[in-house]
Amino acid sequence: MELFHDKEDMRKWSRAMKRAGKKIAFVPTMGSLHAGHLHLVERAKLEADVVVVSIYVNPSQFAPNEDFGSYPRDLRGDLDKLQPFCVDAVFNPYDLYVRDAGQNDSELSERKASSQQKAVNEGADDTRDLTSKRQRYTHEHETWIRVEKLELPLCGKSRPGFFRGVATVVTKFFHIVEPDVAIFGKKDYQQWRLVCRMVRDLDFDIKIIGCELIREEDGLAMSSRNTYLSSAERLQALSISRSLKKVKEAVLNGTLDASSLVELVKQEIIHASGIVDYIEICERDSLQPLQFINCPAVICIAAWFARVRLIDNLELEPPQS
Ligand SMILES: Nc1ncnc2c1ncn2[C@@H]1O[C@H](COP(=O)(O)OP(=O)(O)OP(=O)(O)O)[C@@H](O)[C@H]1O
Ligand SMILES: CC(C)(CO)[C@@H](O)C(=O)[O-]
Ligand code: BAL
Repeated sequence: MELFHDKEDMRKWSRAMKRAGKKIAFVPTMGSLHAGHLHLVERAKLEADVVVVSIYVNPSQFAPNEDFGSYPRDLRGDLDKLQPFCVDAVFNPYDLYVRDAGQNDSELSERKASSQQKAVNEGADDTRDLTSKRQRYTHEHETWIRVEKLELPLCGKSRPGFFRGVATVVTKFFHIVEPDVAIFGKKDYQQWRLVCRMVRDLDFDIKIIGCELIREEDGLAMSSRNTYLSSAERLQALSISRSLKKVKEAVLNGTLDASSLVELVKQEIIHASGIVDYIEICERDSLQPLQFINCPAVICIAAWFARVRLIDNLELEPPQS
């Protein structure tokens, strides 16, 4: 398995693969890998000849009050988890917002050397490094991708700037890795939809695949942030998936008005001491709110359990007529 910290090395490798006639599948992640991510890797292997996984905690998608500094980072553990899956390359840039044009060569090579060393000593990020990473993207970067309507509802309301950061970094990855196929999880439903729309609108020649949401045995949607939960909070958080099961049954039994279904979820979460961020039933492509389930829909949820914000969703089918 190749490990690249430098974007030029990553691009060179991808182009060599292309020249050799290989199809490239790409799985972007923020690391701290779990079985949900590995499921995406398995899917990627079915789609292409070689698989690239990126591991990068992207500073531009975090608001200043969010968990960029404390987000779990474990490069060595992640590489161990990927090894059995015969992933071909891992792209772990130290910083994708460093301005590397128009500088003198010695400053550039010094930055590259220091960034590679830091990435190798993963975990060595200190507060000063993280603060400077956050500042660099605000000071050294001024070009952003916005998916203007899809970025607004749901997570976009409570995390302003989040989808701008995601769309921009995914675009950067697409230009660096140059994949034929890219795999995203439906756990981050709005993110997946937004990337599909961006690829369509900007004519990227990349096939986007959305993979099913993977759950723990007890129903909790797998997520790197689950590690923040205490065991008591984790039990409370099960109220989300429990409520989704109830929604599924209610729809099968003919309850189709969104407000009743939303109320059902809300009560379950509040009863478990969770704080609801949003619960919405939306049309699947546009993510516009629906009053009734009269077309393929999705119920999307975000809720806080203590300091941890979790998201989950379930696709809902309208009744057969
Ligand atoms: N449970 C899951 N099922 C399917 N895909 C998932 C799951 N968890 C994460 N993914 C997908 O893995 C990719 C990388 O996600 P990321 O590294 O942010 O992990 P995460 O578990 O979603 O982390 P976080 O807790 O920060 O939301 C995304 O496409 C995401 O949708
Ligand atoms: C797509 C992504 C890797 C962009 O940073 C991130 O938002 C994620 O892990 O879902
Ligand atoms: N899984 C999406 C990345 C984030 O929440 O920051």
